[in-house]
Amino acid sequence: MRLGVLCSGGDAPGMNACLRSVVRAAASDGHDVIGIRRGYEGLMNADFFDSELGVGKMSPRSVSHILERGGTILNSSRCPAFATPEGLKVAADALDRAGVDALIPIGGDGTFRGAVALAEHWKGQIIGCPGTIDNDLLGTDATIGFSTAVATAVDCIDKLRDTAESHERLFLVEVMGRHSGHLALATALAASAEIACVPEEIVDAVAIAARVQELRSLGKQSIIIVVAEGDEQGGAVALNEKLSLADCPYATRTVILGHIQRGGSPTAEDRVLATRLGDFAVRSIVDGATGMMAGETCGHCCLVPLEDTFSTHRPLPEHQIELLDRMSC
Ligand SMILES: Nc1ncnc2c1ncn2[C@@H]1O[C@H](COP(=O)(O)OP(=O)(O)OP(=O)(O)O)[C@@H](O)[C@H]1O
Ligand SMILES: O=P(O)(O)OC[C@H]1O[C@](O)(CO)[C@@H](O)[C@@H]1O
Repeated sequence: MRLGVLCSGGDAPGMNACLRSVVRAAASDGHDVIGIRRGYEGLMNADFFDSELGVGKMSPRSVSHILERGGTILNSSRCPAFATPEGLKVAADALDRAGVDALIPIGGDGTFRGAVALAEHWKGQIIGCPGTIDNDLLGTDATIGFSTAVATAVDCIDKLRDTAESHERLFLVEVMGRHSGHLALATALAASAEIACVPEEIVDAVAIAARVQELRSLGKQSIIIVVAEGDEQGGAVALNEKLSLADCPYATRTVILGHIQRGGSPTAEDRVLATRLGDFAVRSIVDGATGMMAGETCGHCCLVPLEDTFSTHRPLPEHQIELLDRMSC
């Protein structure tokens, strides 16, 4: 078989590890892999990876020592032109011309929406691998990149706590998550933040200010509030302004972690997950599966229909929200 592989949407640590796994699982089973550069944009332009085997072909050697590297050697993109009937047809033609039998897109919910749309124009098999720091896909306990992004954010907040304690300040730390608070909540728990503001929960600024007052009266020297960028408060800067109007008992500072969260060497957890899912995606294709995401739940690899991964918002673990509250007293 000839398999195509691409990375799409925001890059995520572990995408390279997943790519390596796809290439080596395929090679060990005697299949070819065509690397498609720059996500769906590259697919539309037939922009293929170049290796010693020729244009497009990825050999096991072409993925040597990338397991530990952040980002993606294939590059990624966000490509609105792909999400049109014309764009999808161009992409389908490119796959046919390259003789691709099956495609493995590595990305998030947008990438999978794109894969479902592509399936209406292309007859090949499609198995997605979940690569996004947002952890917002149903059907897998974690997405590739989430563990690393949490670790990076926690490392930053540990440092911020030092200065927050020294100056008895409140820090509002904005993390990524346009529509999802998974990264914010996990980061808050692991960094012993007092409060997390997430898009899934509507809490007004007055209530947050009241909680801060309460924590002050309990003797807290410093406060960390983790704010998801998509929180209804409008992010850390906007929330800071609201808190200052509500008589905040601490001097405040805001920090936006931004794209730092998407970079860096993947954690061991992300490396193992990426390796398992890339291999499982290849084996699923060989077994004839299509229209599915390769995920992992309770330690087992599983296939989930692509539509099911994004059609319902992945809820936050309620018990973790309550746990954060109990731990912040
Ligand atoms: N409804 C759709 N139909 C067709 N293609 C889509 C659709 N939604 C997204 N895509 C394609 O998938 C690409 C990646 O989507 P998006 O930018 O939302 O990133 P993502 O995969 O969700 O990753 P991340 O979680 O990092 O944001 C888009 O740039 C677009 O080309
Ligand atoms: O690089 P860009 O396009 O600014 O992406 C930012 C977005 O990507 C994500 O990190 C997902 O990768 C979102 O949480 C965030 O809003």
